[in-house]
Amino acid sequence: MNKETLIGKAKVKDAKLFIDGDYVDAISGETFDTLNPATNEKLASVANGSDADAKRAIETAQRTFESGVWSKMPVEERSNILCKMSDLILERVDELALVETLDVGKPIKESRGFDIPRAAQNFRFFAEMAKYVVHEHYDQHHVMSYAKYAPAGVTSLIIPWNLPFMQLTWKASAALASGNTVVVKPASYTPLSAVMLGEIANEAGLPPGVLNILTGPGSTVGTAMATHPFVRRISFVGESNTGKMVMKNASENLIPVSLELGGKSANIIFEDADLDEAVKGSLDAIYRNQGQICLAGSRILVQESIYDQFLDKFTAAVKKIKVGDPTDEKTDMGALVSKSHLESVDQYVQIGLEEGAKLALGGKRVEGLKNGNFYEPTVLYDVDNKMRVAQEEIFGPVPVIIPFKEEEDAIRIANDSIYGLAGVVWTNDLRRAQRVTSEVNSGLLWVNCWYIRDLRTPFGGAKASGIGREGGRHSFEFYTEAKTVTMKL
Ligand SMILES: NC(=O)c1ccc[n+]([C@@H]2O[C@H](COP(=O)([O-])OP(=O)(O)OC[C@H]3O[C@@H](n4cnc5c(N)ncnc54)[C@H](O)[C@@H]3O)[C@@H](O)[C@H]2O)c1
Ligand SMILES: O=C/C=C/C=C(\O)C(=O)O
Repeated sequence: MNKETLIGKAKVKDAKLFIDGDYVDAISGETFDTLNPATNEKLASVANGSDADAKRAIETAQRTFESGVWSKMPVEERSNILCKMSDLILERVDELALVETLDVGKPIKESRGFDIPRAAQNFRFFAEMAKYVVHEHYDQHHVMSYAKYAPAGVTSLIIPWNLPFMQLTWKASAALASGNTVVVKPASYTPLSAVMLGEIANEAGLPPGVLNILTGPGSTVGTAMATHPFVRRISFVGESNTGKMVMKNASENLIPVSLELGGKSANIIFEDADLDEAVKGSLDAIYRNQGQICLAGSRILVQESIYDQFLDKFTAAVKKIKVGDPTDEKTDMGALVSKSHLESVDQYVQIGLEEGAKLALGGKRVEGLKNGNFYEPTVLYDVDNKMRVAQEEIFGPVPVIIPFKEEEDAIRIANDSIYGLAGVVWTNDLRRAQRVTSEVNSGLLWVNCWYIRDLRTPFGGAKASGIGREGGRHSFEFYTEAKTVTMKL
């Protein structure tokens, strides 16, 4: 059993590795601490896995895969177990939400209202869909061909710290529903909710060895997960530079990769938009989760004719954001994930000011909350898209507001980025919405809304924002190996 400590209302457990259905220490016996971003106090000890632990988990996953206990289980049975995992996540929503909030620093209303319910939805969605995956079948004269989608094998999943449980389950549910065995690594800042998935798996009856959870450094554990010859698929979410390293490592054994990487998405507001709706949506798109969302609308492009009006309304709305204790139901914005990330966000604001951007609000730590990593919701305006603050991912509550004249200027600015993850268009002109979404080179585009998800749709980014798409049938395509059988009759 993992040692428990009571923090607030949450029983926070020391986190061990979860291998072959058991919680175990790292082979070295070493641990590291995970901190509460709101206080920088220790939350729990976490097993510090190494490449030897990764090898052990991957070999377990391989042995389990070969045994057929999961990969050959009838799909209905597999689906039932994954649905049970979904139910158990919902049963434990309060506990999981509190642990996520304590470990990430995010407001409890987000963890309870979005992250954990969405994790349950991930499991139910892929469990149900697995039963309806279409296997192709073609007939010619006296020749029949069909394609089977077989589980690929051991699947490595490497997850970042910003939406830990939601993203882990987004990948794990699809990989498991495809019949694979899984080795997953959460980020070292936020390992606690991931480790709890082991208990849920055992309670739901997932056979031991099907899901294995590793904690430890990306440089060793992550590298082993990308290079071990038993691994047949890697899905990675994180920074673009780490993604490049994962791809390079995976190329050693030609392991297919799915990469969901960084973003600097344009949130474009046209003069014909419903301005109040655009202000509300833009606010959510940059301050939710303290701005630590890959899909954030971090470049706000505003048509010149409504620029001043938008700025007034937007800053007035930002002033109302309540920053504070993430466990308080009324909090809108919590703490950034770490002290070093807080320093990086602050440094970007200073860089922006040196580059000539203007500060409307924020730009400093929150007075009176200096034990935690709290940063004021900030607004940089009169920004030029060439500035570093417009080109680089700040990953914090710092939008840059950029004026534009005509539609083609907005499109040019939106595309002048190494990234291509998302884009948001606020307009009441249907034809304009069509034109702009066609021209902006991003994997995901929202019109008059942001981050509404349909799990059947392809999800992923263009350019430096990633490779491949997951979601619906795209996930099943990635996590399976297509086999074509041609039969002469
Ligand atoms: N496109 C998307 O869907 C998406 C979603 C969420 C986050 N992100 C991006 O993630 C970033 C923030 O997360 P982060 O700081 O945790 O990212 P990160 O790249 O630092 O780390 C991500 C994960 O990779 C591991 N890792 C580190 N080095 C590794 C290596 N050499 N080999 C294998 N794994 C390694 C880390 O331990 C962690 O688990 C932002 O850039 C954000 O945009 C993208
Ligand atoms: O921060 C990045 C958000 C990723 C979101 C998803 O993976 C999703 O909604 O499925």
